[in-house]
Amino acid sequence: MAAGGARDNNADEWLQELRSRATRLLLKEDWEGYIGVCSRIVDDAKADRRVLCSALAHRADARARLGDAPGALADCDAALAADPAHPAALLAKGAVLRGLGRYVLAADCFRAALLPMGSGAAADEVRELLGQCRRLEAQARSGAVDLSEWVLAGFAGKCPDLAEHVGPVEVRRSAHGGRGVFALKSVEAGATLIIAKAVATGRGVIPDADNSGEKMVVWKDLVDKVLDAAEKCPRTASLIYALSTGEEQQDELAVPDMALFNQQEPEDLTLGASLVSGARRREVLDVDRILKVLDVNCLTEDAPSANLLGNNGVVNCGVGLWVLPSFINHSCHPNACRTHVGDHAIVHASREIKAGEEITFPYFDVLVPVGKRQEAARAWGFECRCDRCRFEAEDAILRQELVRSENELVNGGGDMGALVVRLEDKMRKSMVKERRKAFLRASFWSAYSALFDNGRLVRKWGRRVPSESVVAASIADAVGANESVLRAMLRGANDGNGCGNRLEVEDKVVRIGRATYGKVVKRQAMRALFRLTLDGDNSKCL
Ligand SMILES: C[S@@+](CC[C@H](N)C(=O)[O-])C[C@H]1O[C@@H](n2cnc3c(N)ncnc32)[C@H](O)[C@@H]1O
Repeated sequence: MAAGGARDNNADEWLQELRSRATRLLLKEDWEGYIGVCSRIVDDAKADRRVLCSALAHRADARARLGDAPGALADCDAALAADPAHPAALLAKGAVLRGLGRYVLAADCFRAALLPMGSGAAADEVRELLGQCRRLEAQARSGAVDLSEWVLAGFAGKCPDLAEHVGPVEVRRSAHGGRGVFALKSVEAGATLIIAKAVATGRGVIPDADNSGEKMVVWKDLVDKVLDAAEKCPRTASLIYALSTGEEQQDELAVPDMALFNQQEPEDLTLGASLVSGARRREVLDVDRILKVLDVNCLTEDAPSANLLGNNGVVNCGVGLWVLPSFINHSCHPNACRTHVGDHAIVHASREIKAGEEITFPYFDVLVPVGKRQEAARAWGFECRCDRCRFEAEDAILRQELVRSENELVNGGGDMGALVVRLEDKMRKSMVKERRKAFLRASFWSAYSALFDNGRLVRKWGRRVPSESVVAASIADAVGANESVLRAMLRGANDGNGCGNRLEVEDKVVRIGRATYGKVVKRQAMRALFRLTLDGDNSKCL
């Protein structure tokens, strides 16, 4: 009896010592160390269900913090097998499932954890989590996002949490080569098409844009995080392997089943299989292939049209991998653009899209002449053969004028009003149709902008140049809206120099605003965005 008592005392002391060690590691946020100590408690406490379950729940929490969702879920399930009502295990499992976008399952866990809680601050917190799950679940289904409060609060605090959403789109074989994303129904400008959470992002503050050393640090950080995510989760690895390495024959690229991107709830049978097996067996990664995939598919957060909402605090260099948006091809007259909010990329229509049309966004600035765009496309490893490029590179009548204007732009310095007037005259004489006119105005946008920025030049050329808002509206219709075009539209409307009466102009401004930022804010917040757009110099820190 005495020997047994001494052994119990020793065991208690040993457990106490492990707990103190765990607390010290917790305070230091040394999660690896904390997991190690929790594992020793789990090994030693097999007979004591209470100690075992709480050590498993704590280890789950630490694993989730390190991005090991499968490991965390396995721990929660082990704890709940021993005690199905264990509150900490239910809360930890709810948090992991919420992070995985399994809102219905997460809500079930939070509801079960709430049962014995009654009232009080802790119960209120769990109720708040339940409410978040309901809101995110509804948003995942509808794609409806409302960032108004955040925008009106001056982007203060954490950016709003979003759920992933797959709108009316499908991956199919594309005429551009390989696969592309297509609209399944007609949508208006501003409609949300996809909301995707990054597999990982790399971010940094780079004072000097030419500093390639600092950019490499951000890139390396991204690569490490992507490899880590793929290693921990077989589903993530299989999503990455579905992307192009840039080395395949275009017609060899398999078209993925859309079910791969839709996380079905609650009857998603793959959840247990893919996640739990990952906890036991880490993936053996094809690192070389993943590096090639990253080269071809990574997107930057400074996408045209994403400067305001997408400016993640003080970060000015953000790069990441968003899987479904990576299937979207480039066009020089794109119909979609993306906005980045936290780790989520929202892809929305930047002009009207018809059912069956391919969805495209710009990989680079498309408000430049064809020569510059072709250079940028080559840097991406492809020849752009979109209608706009073909028209601008091949039109026999306009070609000479375009080459001359492009040279003048490159050399700079001249009277940009003269260039614009010559181009407008040539287009009028050659009876260039509205859409093609808009293509050319977009190509020489910097000349138009320089002219509109200079009151003296505007007065000099008077009625021989179209108004700023007429040019902006035509570009927005043909090439899609973006912040630079919106700014011109707003300036034109403020000067009373709009295209149409006051109401028509206001309506156009709101339409182009929605097409630029997506339908993510209500009118009042849209006005706040307009003010920022007007002041904006694209390097604004919000
Ligand atoms: C991010 S991926 C887009 C999805 C890709 N088409 C696929 O099947 O996986 C980028 C690659 O798609 C191809 N691509 C994108 N836009 C293109 C275009 N307008 N013309 C030709 N190829 C394009 C290029 O090979 C480019 O490197």
